Amino acid sequence: MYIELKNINKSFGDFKASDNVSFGIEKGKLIGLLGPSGSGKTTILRMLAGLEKQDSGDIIIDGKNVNKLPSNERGIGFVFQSYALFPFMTVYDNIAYGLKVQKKDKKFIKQRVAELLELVGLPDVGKRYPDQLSGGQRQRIALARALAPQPELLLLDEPFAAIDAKVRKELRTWLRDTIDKIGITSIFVTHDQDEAIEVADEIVITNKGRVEQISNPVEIYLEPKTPFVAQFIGQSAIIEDYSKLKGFEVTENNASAIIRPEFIEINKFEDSEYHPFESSMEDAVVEDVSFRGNSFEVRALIDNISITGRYPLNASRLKKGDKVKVLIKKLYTIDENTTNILVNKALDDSELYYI
Ligand SMILES: Nc1ncnc2c1ncn2[C@@H]1O[C@H](COP(=O)(O)OP(=O)(O)OP(=O)(O)O)[C@@H](O)[C@H]1O
Repeated sequence: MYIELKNINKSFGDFKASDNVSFGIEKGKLIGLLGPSGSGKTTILRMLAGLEKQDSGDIIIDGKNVNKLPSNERGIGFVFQSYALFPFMTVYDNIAYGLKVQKKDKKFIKQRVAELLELVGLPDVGKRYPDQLSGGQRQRIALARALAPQPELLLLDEPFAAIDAKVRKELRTWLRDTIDKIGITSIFVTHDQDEAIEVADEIVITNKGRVEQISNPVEIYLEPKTPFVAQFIGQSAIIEDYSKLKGFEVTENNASAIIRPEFIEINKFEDSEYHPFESSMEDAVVEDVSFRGNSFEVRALIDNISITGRYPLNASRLKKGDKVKVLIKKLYTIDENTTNILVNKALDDSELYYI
């Protein structure tokens, strides 16, 4: 592993911001640190960068323990959420700043700045000041500035949080491509799961200072290892007692479960229609319908259990108060520390249905 955090603990007074955090990163990978606000993501970045000192535990970069190494000797580039550019310096001088500190010669600096402006796709803005750039352009320049001294590790703390949704999406793709081009090991902090899923090779999920799971985005989604991850990822409905649902038997002490929109099928049958699993469906009443571009999102009540699912555009329209039939194909059971997938018994026993 290129970067290793081993049993890191950090408290601020009584508050434990990092609770025995351990994970490793392979060289050249882009890691997403994803978790709710206050879960300790920024604290991890700051300790890696040497801006904060852990109470215990080790940070290893490229086989070397950096616990005692000051921030400026760790070979790390930083991009923050707020525009960290110096407002009174031109773009050129902003990018050149780290190189001047390193006392590189003028010719080298000129060439390196031109190269970086080209890399971030803004070759002609060198003479401008930061306030003459859009928010997205400023963050591109912030990345160029962080990369100028050729760091070994790039840390990005919610770099696109202050940028509007459409540009943010473009910047994500751009960032992924740019990082791939230079092959730098990077850690990206976000609380936006779409952003993490789109950008990261691997995602580290944080909660209350602890690491809940480290996996690639697909695994995080399909195989959540803890109840927290199962709830946090995707649009999940939490059910207190799934024993009341058709097709599920409670197998553990706890009867709570999580249902994701893609686990259910919402049907509105005309009298004559036949569906092989109709007898395994729950009766529900539509509470809310919202258009989501390629489908409708429908919230419905099964007794007093609220679930959310998708409904195709080409099916007959649904509205609040409509009676529907809901097939729950599977759910995640949640016990104290684990989650398991439970498939509806009717579907599991049948050869007709592919989940
Ligand atoms: N210097 C500090 N002094 C006291 N408490 C701090 C300090 N730095 C962080 N904390 C606390 O530690 C907790 C974790 O903060 P951190 O910034 O790491 O979380 P985060 O997951 O990055 O959150 P966000 O997404 O809101 O930035 C928070 O409750 C925060 O208030």
